[in-house]
Order: sequence, then structure tokens, then C-alpha cells
Amino acid sequence: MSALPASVGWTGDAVRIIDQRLLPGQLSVRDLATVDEVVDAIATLAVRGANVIGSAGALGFVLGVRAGLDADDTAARLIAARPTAVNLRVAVGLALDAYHAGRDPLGVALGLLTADDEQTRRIGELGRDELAGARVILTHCNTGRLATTGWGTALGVAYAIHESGRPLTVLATETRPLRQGARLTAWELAASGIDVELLVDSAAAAALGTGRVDAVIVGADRIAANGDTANKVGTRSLAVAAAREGVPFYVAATLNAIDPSTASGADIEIEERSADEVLDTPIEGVRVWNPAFDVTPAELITGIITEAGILRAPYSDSIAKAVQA
Ligand SMILES: CSC[C@@H](O)[C@@H](O)C(=O)COP(=O)(O)O
Repeated sequence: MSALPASVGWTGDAVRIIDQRLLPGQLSVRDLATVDEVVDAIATLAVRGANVIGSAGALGFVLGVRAGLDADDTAARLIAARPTAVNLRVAVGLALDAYHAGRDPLGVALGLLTADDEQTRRIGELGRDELAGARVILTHCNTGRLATTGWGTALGVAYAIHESGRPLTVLATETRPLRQGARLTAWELAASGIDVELLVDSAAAAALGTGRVDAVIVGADRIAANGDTANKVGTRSLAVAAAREGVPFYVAATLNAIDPSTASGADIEIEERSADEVLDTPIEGVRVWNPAFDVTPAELITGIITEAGILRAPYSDSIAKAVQA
């Protein structure tokens, strides 16, 4: 896995990404030289995962202002590329603020990459200690090295457990319709020597019912002020099933996934994507609902593992304290 190139980086005049649409068959590194290319890469999930789209967005902003484009318009276009993950808005907003304050936005963007590495390592360590007895964890979508510029959030916990020498099996859900679990998580973990078992999304409740899963850990695209959490569609079903079986359900996320200005999950904008991700051949008379994310109510979440500690219910209090600190 050390051979894996950075999920996102800066070449000096372009944003370098791994085209995640082509994985695992093809490891293709692409240099994006214009804002249009960055917006397209984010919107089409060539680059994806809340933390990485934040970093890519901030670097894309640098391309825009260097090309003489209007700063506010560039920021708005990047932020609109994907509406649910608040990390994108936060990261581009920081670069925009730096630009308006006469500072170099590139310094801000590069700082985000380093901070994400440090923060996700801390999340991994805290999660490893919290889940001291866990041997089998179940996760959804991809929250690892491809989705961050570090270890990953939920998968950061898996990497930290593995690094400590404890035996670990990760059950990875396929994650329909774009199969981030099958294409990215399973590939990434196997390449790191972590025991991984893939299951289709609809088998997850059955897996939880067997009693072999010690904990569910997922990432987050946006955490509201009351702890309600938006993450890849299917997360809510996992939380419901975990509650039914008495399996702890954790969210792991950097603090920049918390949006204190969003009061509850009902206020989170959920991205809806095109029908052709679900239906290969359109069928006359059939509509498709393809939300990319869903919201897990805070009451189903055992803890939110952040770089600043593990937040617990009542989340309105623990979240307010964490974002003020
Ligand atoms: C650290 S990544 C956290 C989330 O962004 C992740 O769980 C997720 O839902 C990603 O969705 P995606 O649509 O693949 O960008």
C-alpha cells in the first residue's frame, strides 16, 4: 500500500488525483489544470470522499485565482459540485478567506492536506483504544487512504488496530450503486494486508444478526449540531440493524465534517444523482430515486470519533463544546 500514490496533491501547476472511477482495475493518476476539470472530477466522483474533495476543492480554487478568474465565483462553482459534504464548503471557504485577506490560498490548501493526515491518525488511535475488544468490524463506502490525505476516518481505525498487531477482520459492504466498498475499500484494505470480507449491501443486516460483528464504523459527510449524520446512502439501514442487534454503531470524522449551522439532519441537503447510475438501460415509465446519502438519527449513534476526542450523547452539548474548543 505504500506504493499507493497520494489521493490528492499539488504538482506546482495542477491538482494531481487518482481517478477513483477506474479502480481497482486501473491505477491512473491525472493532473487537473483548470477549475472546470476539478469541478468535473468532483462531480463525477473521479475524486471523492468528503475529506479529499475538500482538499481538491481548495487546490482547485488556487488554479482559479491563478488563472485570473473571479474568486467568489470560482469558490461557488467548486462548492456546488457536491452539496452534501460540508468539508468541501469549509475547505474552499478557508482558501477564499485567505485570498480576500491577501494571504496565499495555496498555503491554506496544502496545510489542509497535512492536517488531514494528522487528524485521521489521531482518529485511528482513539478508535483503536475505544474498540479494544473488537475483532470484526463492519464498514460502509470508502473512508480510507483514498478518501482522505491520511489513514482515513472509519478505515483509519482499522489501520490503527492492524498496526497495533491485533487480529482484525473488516466486513466491507459493496455500497451500491457506485460500489465504493467493493472497488475501493476491499482493494485498499487487501493491499494493506488487512483481512477483508465483502458483502452486498442487502446482506449487512443478516451479518449483524449472526452476532459476529463487534462494531459498525462509518464516516460522515455532514454532522448536524444535534448529531444527526449524513453519510453514504445505506448507512441509516446499518444503524437501524445495529441497534436491533445491540451492536455499537460509531461515526468517525474529522471535526470539519461538523456543521454547527445545520440544526438537524432534516436541514442537510442530500445530493440526488442521475438515474443511469442505477439503471443501465432506461425503462419507459420507471422513475429512479438515487440519493447519494442518507441521514442517521443521532439516537442511533454510540459515539462520534473525532481528532478532538470521542463525542457522546447528548450530542448537542458535546458537539457545541468540540467546535468551540
Ligand atoms: C472520509 S470519507 C467520509 C464520507 O465522505 C464517506 O463515508 C462517503 O460517504 C463518501 O461518499 P462518496 O459519494 O463516495 O464521496
